[in-house]
Order: sequence, then structure tokens, then C-alpha cells
Amino acid sequence: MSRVSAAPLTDRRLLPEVHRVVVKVGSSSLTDPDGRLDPQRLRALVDVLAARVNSGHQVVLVSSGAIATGMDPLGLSRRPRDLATQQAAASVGQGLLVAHYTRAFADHGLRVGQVLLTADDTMRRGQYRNAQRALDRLLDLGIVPIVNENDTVATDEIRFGDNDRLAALVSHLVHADAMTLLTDVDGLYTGPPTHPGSERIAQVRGPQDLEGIDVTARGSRVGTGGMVTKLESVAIATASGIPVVLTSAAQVAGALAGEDVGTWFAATGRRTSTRLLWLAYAARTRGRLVLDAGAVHAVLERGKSLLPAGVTAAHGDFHAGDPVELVDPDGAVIARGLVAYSADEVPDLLGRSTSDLRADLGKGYDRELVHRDDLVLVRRRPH
Ligand SMILES: Nc1ncnc2c1ncn2[C@@H]1O[C@H](COP(=O)(O)OP(=O)(O)O)[C@@H](O)[C@H]1O
Ligand SMILES: N[C@@H](CCC(=O)OP(=O)(O)O)C(=O)O
Repeated sequence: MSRVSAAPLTDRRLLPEVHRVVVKVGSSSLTDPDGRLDPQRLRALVDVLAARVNSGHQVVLVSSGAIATGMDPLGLSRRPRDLATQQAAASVGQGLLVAHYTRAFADHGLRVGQVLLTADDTMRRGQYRNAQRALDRLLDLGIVPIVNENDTVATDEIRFGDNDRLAALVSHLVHADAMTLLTDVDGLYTGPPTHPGSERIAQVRGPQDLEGIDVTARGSRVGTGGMVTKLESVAIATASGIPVVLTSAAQVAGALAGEDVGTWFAATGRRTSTRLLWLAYAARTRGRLVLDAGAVHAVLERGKSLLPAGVTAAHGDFHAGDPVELVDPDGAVIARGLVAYSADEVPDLLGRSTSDLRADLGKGYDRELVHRDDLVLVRRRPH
């Protein structure tokens, strides 16, 4: 029987009981040494996930590997670097990848459903609800959703590129009890795993446990994000109450059984709105607003909206509704927010009181520059 609960899971030994898990597998765990899809590795993963589903649990699989799978049919010996060829490879590879999953899960009597998402789909309310409904229904029908980024329509500016952060947002979307990130290393190490002296970190209780850890080494040849995007993903998930196990695909059975494999990241916060989660951790900002000392105090200490009067400069080319950074007079980022005006309107507003703006420019120009509901304070990042 699976455990259904609103409180974050605090003990990894309870993982076998949780109802809904998201499992993200990276390209590096599905490929051979030449970077091509290795169907044996895919099957080994499916065997473990199918056993879990067949024992009454739900699994959402976030799988990379479309580009890697498309390399062979396109005659590419290396992973393409330019966006257009990556999109072509993903377009060819995604269908083949899902065909492999369809066959492998069918051997266990299970069906799969393909779900392709863009960053927008995990953030904008209309799309978000749609994706949530579809995923919920698939799970209710006993189907295993297989999620990937919709590579062919994602442009450079808005794409995730890696699936690590997508997996965290999907975990939030489906109210997962836990997330598992599977990669080509068996856990987080104190430094690049190939360096002598680097040691596996068994447990991370919060950002403080990550101080001094070197995650800058390039990832595998086929993967994209490396450990940096994995820790960003972990930060998103754990901050919204979802604990994470990071380990290798070879250890997935042990990880889901709650054994001491890989690295366990405890939940650090509670569920929050997806929009603010996105704003805090994942959105790419379009500009920055420089606050004076009074505005910094109002935003940080008094929970206020940001008014034009407290802003001394605006940089960037943003539209109303875009994410921007709020920085203090020294340039340190203190918050992120959705700005209510476009970049060309802002210069006329700066430093002016709302009554002055209303009298001069008319009603509508007395609104906040960034409303409190559209603002998140920037927490320390774990790297
Ligand atoms: N401190 C660290 N601990 C573990 N792995 C690290 C660390 N720093 C860098 N890495 C690298 O991150 C890589 C995994 O990322 P990536 O290649 O993007 O995998 P995936 O395709 O699974 O997303 C590993 O191969 C490893 O070399
Ligand atoms: N959507 C892309 C994912 C890119 C990728 O390689 O991601 P990852 O292996 O998770 O670092 C694909 O399916 O090829």
C-alpha cells in the first residue's frame, strides 16, 4: 500500500511506500560509450520502474536521450552543438526513444504516454493546469508518462536544454512525494568524481551542507547540464517540499527501496506556487532594477511592493510581465519579480512618487513597479 500524505517525506527509508515519484534519467545513463542509445540500459531501468508501478505505485519518467537517439539515424558521430541540428536530432530521436520505452514497458504489461513540455508549460497558468490535468489522468489510468522537453519548438532563450530543472518543475506539478535524478555518477561528490580524494556525500540537509563542494567539472560527453543544473533542480524540488535522491541509473532499485545509495537531499521548505517557484529558481531574467537603500529595506524587511520612487536605474530590454532582478545599490541581487511596465516606460517613472505619476501621466501609472505578489526574495543558492 502506498503512503499518501501532505507532509514532506523526511526519512528515505520510507521511499518504498510513497505513492508518486518522478524519476529523471539523463542521456549519459541511456547511452553507450559512443553516445548512442543503449537499449539494454533503457531496459534495465524500465524493469525496475515497471516493478514499482505493478506493485501499485505511480511513476512519472522524465527521460532525456532524444538527441542521443537521433544521432545514429542522422549519421552524426558527435552530439550536435547548434540548436537547429539538436532540434532535428531530437525530432528524429524522440519517436524512436519512446518506441523503445513502449516496447520495454509493454513486456511488463504497461502502457506509456508521451508528454512533451516547454518551460512555459510548467509556468503559465493556463498551460500549467492543462499539463497537470493530462498527467493526473494518465497516472489515474495506470499509464507511465514519459516526459521530455519539447526540443523542436524551444528556442535558445526559453529552453531548459537539460532536463534536470524540468524534472523539478514536473515534480511540483504532479505533487510528487519524491524525485530521483539518475545520472552517470553514483552520487554527489565533494569534488569532480575522477579526482583522487573526492568522496560521496550521503546526505544533504540544506544549502549549508553544500558549501565548498566543487561541481564545476564538465559533465559527460552526451549530457548537458552537469552537476550544476542538477543542484539547481534539487534546490527547486527541496525548497517546495520534495526530497531528492541523486544516484546512478545502476542504483535505481536501491534508491527507490530507500537504501543508503547516492545522495539524499532533504526537503527544506513547503509547497509554494509554481509561478513563484519558477521566478525564484528557473526563470531567465530580462533586466534589472537598481533600488535605493529605502526600497531595499521596504522589500527585504517590510514585505512591501516595489514602487518607482525607490528605483534609481533600470537596465535591460523587458516587457511588462517579464522577470527582472532587483538589485541593491552595490549590485547584489536581493529579489526577483515580474515587472509591471516595459523598459521604455520605466525611465519616466523612476524616483517619482505615485501621486506625482498619477497627476502627471494619469491613472494606471500609479501602480507598483513590481507588485509584492509577483516578487520573491532570493534565497542563497546551493552552489
Ligand atoms: N561534485 C561532483 N559530484 C558528482 N558529479 C560531478 C561533480 N562535479 C561535476 N560532476 C559531473 O557531472 C556529470 C553528470 O552530469 P551530466 O553529464 O549532465 O549527466 P546527465 O546526462 O545524467 O544529465 C558527471 O559525469 C560528473 O562528471
Ligand atoms: N531534451 C534533450 C535533453 C538534453 C540532455 O542531454 O539532458 P541531460 O542528459 O538530462 O543533461 C534530449 O532528450 O536529448
